[in-house]
Amino acid sequence: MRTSLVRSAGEALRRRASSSATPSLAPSAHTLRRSYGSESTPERKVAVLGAAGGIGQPLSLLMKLNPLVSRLSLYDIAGTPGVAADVSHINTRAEVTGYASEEQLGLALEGSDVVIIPAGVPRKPGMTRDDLFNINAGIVKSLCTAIAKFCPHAIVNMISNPVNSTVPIAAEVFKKAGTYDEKKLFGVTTLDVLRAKTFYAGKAGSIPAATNVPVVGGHAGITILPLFSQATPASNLSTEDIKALTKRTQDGGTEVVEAKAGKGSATLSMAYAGAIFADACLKGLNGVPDIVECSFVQSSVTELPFFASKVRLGKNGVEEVLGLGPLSGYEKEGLENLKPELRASIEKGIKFAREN
Ligand SMILES: NC(=O)c1ccc[n+]([C@@H]2O[C@H](COP(=O)([O-])OP(=O)(O)OC[C@H]3O[C@@H](n4cnc5c(N)ncnc54)[C@H](O)[C@@H]3O)[C@@H](O)[C@H]2O)c1
Ligand SMILES: O=C(O)C[C@H](O)C(=O)O
Repeated sequence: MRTSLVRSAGEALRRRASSSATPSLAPSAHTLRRSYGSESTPERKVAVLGAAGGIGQPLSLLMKLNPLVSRLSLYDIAGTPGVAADVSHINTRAEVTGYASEEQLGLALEGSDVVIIPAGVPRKPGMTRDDLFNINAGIVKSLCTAIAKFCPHAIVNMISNPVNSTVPIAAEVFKKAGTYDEKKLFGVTTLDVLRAKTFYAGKAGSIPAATNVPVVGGHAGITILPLFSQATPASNLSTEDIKALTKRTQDGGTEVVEAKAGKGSATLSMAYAGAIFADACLKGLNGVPDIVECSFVQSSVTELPFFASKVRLGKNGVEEVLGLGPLSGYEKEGLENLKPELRASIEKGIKFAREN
């Protein structure tokens, strides 16, 4: 069977690696202790579901490079053996295993600390994220049913769109299975944050990597609300500039979909965003203090049951959902305007999960 070939290739590789005199490029334990502040770096299994896709492949690569990962489980319904064999040859800590069929999903998930889900169809020009609902809702539901069964305590990073609905679907599936832990379910909105930082830095003249902009709300159109009034370093951009930056951040996904002209949506920037968010979750699990990222989570920050805002990550997932902080008049207006659409998407997800 193709997957067992991948697994034995991995085992052979490990045997060779342990007997080889080739120096490893992986960071030493000493470096890890220094970098991550804990006594020792714990074993952590990360599973990527949809690992052979446009996001899945570069995300699998980035997770293979992450020294916090000791086991990397790659699952897809098509193309996994090649991706797993390819990634497994990189001489870093994580031991890679590929799983290529639904019967192996349990093995792929068992023992996972973090499960990242980029499985599902992407947009084409002219589509909204909600147009993906009919296909992706079912995919997410079945994957989450398996998570509830095989790794009920894992942290789940939901990338599949429409995130505003797939996260509530996951929550309902977990509730039905009796495994729901609101501290462990995250909609990945990190790409919105990266875009807001990049676009703001371009206009304000700040260093992109040293720029911070919280993005709250949800992950579709006007539900994406960048809070440029809280951007650091601060700048005195005009109201017109702020409006243009807000619109560009909200339309960032569409900008990529149109540029790709039918060949999908953001994959490389999303893989980077997914890797940053997963890394933050792993650091939180490992007890690294003060890990804060924006994410779409169960929330009481507004009257909506799910909402993206800054979240402090810890050993159990969400340690604290942080409030919105002071908003400008323009942001307050944006917040009120996004609520009906976000509520409808959340309710659509809940209804789907309850009825199917
Ligand atoms: N959250 C975000 O910011 C963000 C950003 C970009 C894309 N996305 C979303 O991520 C999803 C994936 O995008 P992509 O560009 O990687 O798409 P893609 O089509 O390139 O890859 C999707 C992969 O999922 C796999 N897949 C389908 N059904 C599966 C199942 N039941 N189990 C396991 N794997 C399955 C496919 O075989 C494929 O390899 C889309 O829904 C897209 O809209 C989200
Ligand atoms: O825009 C999309 O469809 C993909 C993703 O949600 C994005 O923001 O790039």
